[in-house]
Amino acid sequence: VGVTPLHPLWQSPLTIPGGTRQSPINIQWRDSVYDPFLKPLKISYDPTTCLHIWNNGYSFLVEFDDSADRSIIVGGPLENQYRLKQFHFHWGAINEWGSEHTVDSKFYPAELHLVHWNAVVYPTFEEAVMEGNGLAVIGVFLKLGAHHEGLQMLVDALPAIKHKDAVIEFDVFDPSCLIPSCPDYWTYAGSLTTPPLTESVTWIIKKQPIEVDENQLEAFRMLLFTSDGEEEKRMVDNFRPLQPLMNRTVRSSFQ
Ligand SMILES: NS(=O)(=O)c1ccc2oc(=S)[nH]c2c1
Ligand SMILES: [Zn+2]
Repeated sequence: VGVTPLHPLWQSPLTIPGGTRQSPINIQWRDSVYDPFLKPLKISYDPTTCLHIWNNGYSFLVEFDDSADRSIIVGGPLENQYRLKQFHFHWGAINEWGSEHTVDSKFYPAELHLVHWNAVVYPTFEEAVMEGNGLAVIGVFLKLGAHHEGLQMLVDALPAIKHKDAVIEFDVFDPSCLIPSCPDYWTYAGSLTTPPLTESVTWIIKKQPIEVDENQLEAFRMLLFTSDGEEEKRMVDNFRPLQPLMNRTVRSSFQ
């Protein structure tokens, strides 16, 4: 048996020993199974729950006040409603790759993750992270194309959070402007794609990408993994390698 490779970014194994539902995965369109019982996903975000935007040394995150059910998703494959906690992105050094999930082995230049937790069943996000039905993450692919007005508000804030641990206040932002209008999605049982890599995520991957322009992708790439004063390392290629599908089926909400 080979030695589990260590990924330079996290100094932790790439796959969880004994992991059976790791993320990300390749979504083979023809192998996904249409499930007519999947409901439409209902998204209701309150833009005033937006708190701040910060560089956590791996991505940049926009965090929300999740102390009440003010920004939630319900329906889709979910048994309960889930509260929005944060959203963040993964991207590449060049446009040929950057997303975490792939569709028919195609990479997109970036991928948005909107992270929600099951506050109906669990008292805190930290506890939900450890439970099989604890989290629901909406994945949205970004493709190179037209300028994205809604994204530009985030892009304008990035120079202020260039370094690890930089944070600025972000008063009002409605993340639904980043979610494509087409209701179609794939869903499967998976994990966090960064440590602790726990198998607690119901993934909801939107079929339709959003379009962003080259300048907006370049703005992501000017962020740094490193703190102010350290030798600069550009924040790029912050995506986990694909993980084995193992005994899982990807369901689609569309035929
Ligand atoms: N990249 S991701 O799987 O969406 C994701 C979402 C939430 C997380 O919280 C911790 S801690 N690590 C996380 C990774
Ligand atoms: Zn992510």
